Amino acid sequence: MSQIGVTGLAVMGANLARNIARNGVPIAVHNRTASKTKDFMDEFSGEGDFTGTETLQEFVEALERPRRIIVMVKAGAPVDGVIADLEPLLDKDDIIIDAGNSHYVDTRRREEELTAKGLRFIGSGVSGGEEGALNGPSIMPGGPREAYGEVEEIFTTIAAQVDGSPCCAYIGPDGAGHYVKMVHNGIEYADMQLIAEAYDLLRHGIGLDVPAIKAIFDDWNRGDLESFLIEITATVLDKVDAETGKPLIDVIVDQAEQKGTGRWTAQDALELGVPLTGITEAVFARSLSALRDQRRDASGVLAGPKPGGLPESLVDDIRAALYASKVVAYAQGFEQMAAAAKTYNWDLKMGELAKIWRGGCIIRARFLNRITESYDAHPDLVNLLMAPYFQDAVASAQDAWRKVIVSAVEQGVAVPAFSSSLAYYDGYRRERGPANLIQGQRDFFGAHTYRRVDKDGSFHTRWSQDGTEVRTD
Ligand SMILES: NC(=O)C1=CN([C@@H]2O[C@H](COP(=O)(O)OP(=O)(O)OC[C@H]3O[C@@H](n4cnc5c(N)ncnc54)[C@H](OP(=O)(O)O)[C@@H]3O)[C@@H](O)[C@H]2O)C=CC1
Ligand SMILES: O=C(CO)[C@H](O)[C@H](O)COP(=O)(O)O
Repeated sequence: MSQIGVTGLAVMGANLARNIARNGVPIAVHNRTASKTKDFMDEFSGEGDFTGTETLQEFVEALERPRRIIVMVKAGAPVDGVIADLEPLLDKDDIIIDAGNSHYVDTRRREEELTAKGLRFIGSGVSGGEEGALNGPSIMPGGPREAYGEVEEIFTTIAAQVDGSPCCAYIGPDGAGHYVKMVHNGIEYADMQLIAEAYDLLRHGIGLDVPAIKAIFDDWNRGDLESFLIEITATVLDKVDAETGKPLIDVIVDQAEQKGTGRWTAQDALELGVPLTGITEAVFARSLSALRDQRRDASGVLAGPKPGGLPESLVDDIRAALYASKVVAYAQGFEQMAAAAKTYNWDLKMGELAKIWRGGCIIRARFLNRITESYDAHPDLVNLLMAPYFQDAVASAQDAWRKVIVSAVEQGVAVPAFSSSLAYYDGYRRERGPANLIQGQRDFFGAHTYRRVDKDGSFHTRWSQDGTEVRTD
C-alpha cells in the first residue's frame, strides 16, 4: 500500500511526487488525463516505490488509511471538482491536502465543508517551482493541527533544509497556510518588479549593455542582495537567443502575465486597510505592461525625456535603492500578515515565517535571516522598518535611494515600486502628515466630522452656516 498519494502530475505534482518517493515513501500517483500518468511511470518509476493509477477509484484504493491525498491541480474550480470526485470514495478522517496556489478564502470554505463531512483538509502553500518541488520546496501548511501531525514527517523531510531546519512549519488553522503563500507571492511580485526597475535604469538610464548588466547582478548576488531572484536574473540576462544571436531578453515580449496571487494580496490589503504600496504597484506595473498596443501608440505621441546618459557611478546607488525598496516590500507584507492574523485569529509567528522562506522558495534570500533575527529579538515588532538592523540599513541607503528616484524621474524612466516604497517610508516616518486637510475637506462637503489634537470627541464646523464648531458625539 502507498503511504500517500498525489493527484495532478503537471510540473509541481510530478516533482513533488518524485521528491516524496526519493525520500523512501511509497506513493500512489494519478492524473485526470491518464496518459500523463503512464508517461510519468515510464520515465520515473525507477526512482522509488510508485503505484501508477488510471482512475480515482484505483488511486484511493492504493492508499493506507487514513488516506493522505495531495491535490496538485490548477487552482480554482478544478480543485473543487477534484474534491467533489474524491469525496464519495473517501472514509471518515481521510486527509485531503490542497498544495496548489488556492485563494485562502476558498480554503476556508473547503475546510469548513469537508470538516462537516468528517474529512480533514489541509490547505498548504508550496513554493519553489519545478526545481524546488523536486529537491526541496518551502512548505506552508494550514488546517487542523492534528491533521498536520499526520503529514508532518513527510513534509519536513521533503522540504528544503537550511542550517539543519526544514523550510516547513505549521502555519495555523483553515486558510492560514494559503494566506501566507499568497503574501509570499505578493512579495515575489514586488521583488521581481524592483529588479526589473533596476534593470531598466541600468539598461536605459545609464545605457549599459546586457552582458555588463549580467555582471552587475552577479556582483550584487555576492552582497546583501544575495537571493534566488537576483541569481536567476543574471542567468536570464546571460542567455543568447539561438535564432537571432541576440540576448534572449531582447526578444521576449515585454508583457508580464499573472495568475492571480499578487492581485489577491493587493485586494486583501485594501480590505484590511494595510498600505501595501510596493506589492500593489508591482501588480499595476504588470497591468500596464499588458497594454502593449496602447504603449506602442503612445510612445510616438506623448512628450517626455528620452532616457540615457546617467553616469556609471549610479550603479551602486541603484543597488542601494533596490535594497531599501525591498526592505519596504517585506515590511509591508509582514504588516499585512499581522493584520490578517488579528482578523482571522491566527497565531502567525513572523520570525518562523521568515525562517521557512530562507530556502526552497522563490523569494529565498540572505536577508531573511535578518528578518528572523529581528522578530526573535523584538517579538512585538509592529513594523520591520522599526527593527534596529533595518533602521540602520535603510538610513544608510536612503541618500542613494532618493538620488536614484530623482534621476529616474528626470530621465522619464518609470520606477513605480522604487518610488512608492520611498513615499511609504517618508509617510511612515512623519509624526504629522497632511490627512488633517482631507478631514477638513470631508467635513466641509459631507459633514463627516473630524477629531481634534487638543481634546477628545468628534467635531463638525458649520462651514456653510455661521462657521461655528459643534461637538457631534
Ligand atoms: N508552476 C509553478 O511554478 C508553481 C505552481 N504552483 C501551483 O501548483 C498548482 C499546480 O501547478 P502546475 O504544476 O504548474 O500545474 P497547472 O496549474 O498547470 O495545472 C495542471 C494540472 O491540473 C490538472 N487539472 C486541470 N484542470 C483539472 C480538472 N478540472 N480536474 C482535474 N485535474 C485538472 C491537469 O490535469 P490534466 O493533465 O488532465 O490537464 C494537470 O495535472 C497550481 O495551483 C499552481 O498555481 C505553486 C507553486 C509554483
Ligand atoms: O507560486 C509560485 C511561486 O511561488 C508560482 O510560480 C506563481 O504562481 C507565479 O505567479 P504568476 O504566474 O502570477 O507570476
